[in-house]
Amino acid sequence: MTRSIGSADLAPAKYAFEIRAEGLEVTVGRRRKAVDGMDLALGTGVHGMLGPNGAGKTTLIRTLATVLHPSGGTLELFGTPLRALADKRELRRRIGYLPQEFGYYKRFTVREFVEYMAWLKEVPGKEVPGAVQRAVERVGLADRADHRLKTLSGGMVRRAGIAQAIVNDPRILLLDEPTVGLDPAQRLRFRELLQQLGLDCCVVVSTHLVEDVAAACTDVVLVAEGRLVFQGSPDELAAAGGPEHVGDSPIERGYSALLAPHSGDRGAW
Ligand SMILES: Nc1ncnc2c1ncn2[C@@H]1O[C@H](COP(=O)(O)OP(=O)(O)OP(=O)(O)O)[C@@H](O)[C@H]1O
Repeated sequence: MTRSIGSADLAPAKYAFEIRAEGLEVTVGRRRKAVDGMDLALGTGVHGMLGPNGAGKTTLIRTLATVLHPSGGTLELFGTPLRALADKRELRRRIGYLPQEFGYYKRFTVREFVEYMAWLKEVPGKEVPGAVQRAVERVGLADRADHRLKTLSGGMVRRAGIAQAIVNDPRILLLDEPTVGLDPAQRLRFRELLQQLGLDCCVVVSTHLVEDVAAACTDVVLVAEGRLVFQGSPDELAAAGGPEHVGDSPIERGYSALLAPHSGDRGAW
């Protein structure tokens, strides 16, 4: 893979972790703390974020993408503390983000869509065609690059979404439920892509698919009630469970064991 070199790459890295949060709080709606005292330190690698519905995963990812602003605690991206009035443009150039639901013009072709996002990310003009072609190839859409998005399947549109998230060669890549709508073969390809990306990027993937985490992640981040419950390798997560815990695989049993104290009154669901 070729990567364009910018001033940020040449500057000495003064940070140990691309993402670091202490006591992070994010308020949504009127007063709901969807993230409520989160401590997090994430460096290069693939971090799989797991947690039950409503745990705060999307809110956290939107905050890391600088879309939402923290209401308490501290958040550092690339060693830079995020402040309310800070210019976020420089940070956003180095971040890739695939939201759970993303908007696009259906009449755009895949190439036009990814080009447009490259332009928003301020990729230098002369680098755009090559960057777009690489991103589209990496998600296996080269033969559809000039097809309009409205003619593609849901899984292909999601792959176009992944292409726009990586077009600027981000150093932090945030993917919210990226495998929704992908068929089993595409999911296997996607896991390989994640592993490649994680070699020189801090990738955070929110998912409900425990098997994706086991297969493609170097690190698991388990979130419940807006807080970090566990961080460790997939093997360490698996080791937390036993035969008495619910699940079809060791890693699912580990997940159930660690979440049991946080299951509240959700009952059978
Ligand atoms: N704009 C909002 N207004 C009010 N409450 C919100 C808002 N956004 C999120 N919430 C609440 O905050 C909590 C965390 O939501 P979030 O979407 O971050 O969870 P999640 O872990 O991504 O869930 P899921 O796995 O279902 O996608 C939930 O209880 C949700 O209802």
